Amino acid sequence: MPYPVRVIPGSDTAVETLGLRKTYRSVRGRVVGVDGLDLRMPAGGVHALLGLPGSGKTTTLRLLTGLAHADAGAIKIFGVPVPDGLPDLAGRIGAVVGEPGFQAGLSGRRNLALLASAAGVPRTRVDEVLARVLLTDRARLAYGSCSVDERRRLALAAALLHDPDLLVVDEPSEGLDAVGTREIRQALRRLADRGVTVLVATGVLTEAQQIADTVTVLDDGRVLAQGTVADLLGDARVSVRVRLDEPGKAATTLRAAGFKVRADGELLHVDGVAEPADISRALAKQKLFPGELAPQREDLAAVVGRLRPVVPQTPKVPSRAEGRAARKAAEQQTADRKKAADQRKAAKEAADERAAADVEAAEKAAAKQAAADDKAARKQEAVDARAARREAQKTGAKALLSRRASEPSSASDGQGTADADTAKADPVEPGPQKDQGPAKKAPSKGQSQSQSDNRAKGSR
Ligand SMILES: Nc1ncnc2c1ncn2[C@@H]1O[C@H](COP(=O)(O)OP(=O)(O)OP(=O)(O)O)[C@@H](O)[C@H]1O
Repeated sequence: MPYPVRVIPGSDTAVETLGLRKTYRSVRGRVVGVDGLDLRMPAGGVHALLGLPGSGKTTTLRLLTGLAHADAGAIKIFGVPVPDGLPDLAGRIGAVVGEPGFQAGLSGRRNLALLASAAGVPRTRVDEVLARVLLTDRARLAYGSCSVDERRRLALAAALLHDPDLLVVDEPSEGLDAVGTREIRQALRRLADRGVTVLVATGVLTEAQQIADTVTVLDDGRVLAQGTVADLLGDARVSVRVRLDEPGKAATTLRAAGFKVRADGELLHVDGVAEPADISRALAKQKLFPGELAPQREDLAAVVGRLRPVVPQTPKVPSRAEGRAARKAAEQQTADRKKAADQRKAAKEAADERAAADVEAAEKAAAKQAAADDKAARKQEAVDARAARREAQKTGAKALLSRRASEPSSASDGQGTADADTAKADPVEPGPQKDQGPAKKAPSKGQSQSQSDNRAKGSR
């Protein structure tokens, strides 16, 4: 909810703001333009609003000139509250913020003449301001075909038409070449010397150093520092650019030795160095030898970095709601961890069970195979045994027949004895093949003996 603009009690400064806040709506939500801006700018001289891009310089100028409205805070210009008192200040403020609403088809001079008559300023004033911005020769050119430099000079001329007490200029040298930059800066400086209070917003450190008397450094929509240029920027701070093979190791070494180091790709910038040789000495202790060691003046980033307060990291005391949320999150984390552990355990048990079942199945299959192999072996043994018996029977019968055939008939006494001996020596039952029948079982010991006896009897 926007706060009402507060009125600052009587003030003799040129510009003063108190707790100025401006936010913008954007697709990313609320964006802070300036946040609690307390500005104090003396009357006279050149004052620079200095800051990195996005620090809130243009927003501040737009709030001061009534181009934007604050959400909160107070503004006074020459003691007059803004925006309510702006009509009273109309003749005292000139501003170059954004493009002037010039007509493209008309010359610069014609556009200025129209503005002058609308503001009740005499036409002679047009030539004066054109001379002041060094544009007299080029003022007949149509505004649409003017260069950036000429347009900026025309905008400045328009802001000067009514001879303001306060001139507000956003980025005076933006888009200008070296000559244009120098001339615009000189013009601003001359105006200040004639008694105009000049406020410039710039992101160029050298611009502030060249033309400003006082400076306000902005950072993230807040005032980081205010004072004279000599106090804030001119205290001969030197930054040393260091180039070497191991920038990471070198940065660590230098920081450990107390240097303020900014890494920039392969380069290091060491800020606030009194004696550059100290850097070489610190690096040499770690056997690091820079290929380049170039002292330079600080840039704006270094200045802002140097001026930023070092905020101590105090532990934040959580609110009740935050505490509850943190506890809930911790409980949820514990529950999640337990659930994951249970799932891992169950998965392991299932895997173990599957492995045990596999082993049992393999053992059963092996046992079955062994039984089958055993049975097959026994069967083969029986077949082999039968074959062996048959072979033995054949051999025994043949031997008997050939012995009988070779014995003389007178020796009939010994025949029975020889037959009996043969039968005894060969326990396998002789006889015709077909009598063997399909018997598969080997005769038992008792059976074999009685059969032998019978055969012996039969032969006798
Ligand atoms: N019209 C806008 N809508 C949304 N955000 C804005 C708008 N104008 C400025 N901002 C945001 O407000 C912040 C301050 O911007 P501002 O233009 O004031 O800074 P600056 O210092 O002038 O920067 P630059 O030098 O780049 O102009 C930035 O984050 C910027 O993106």
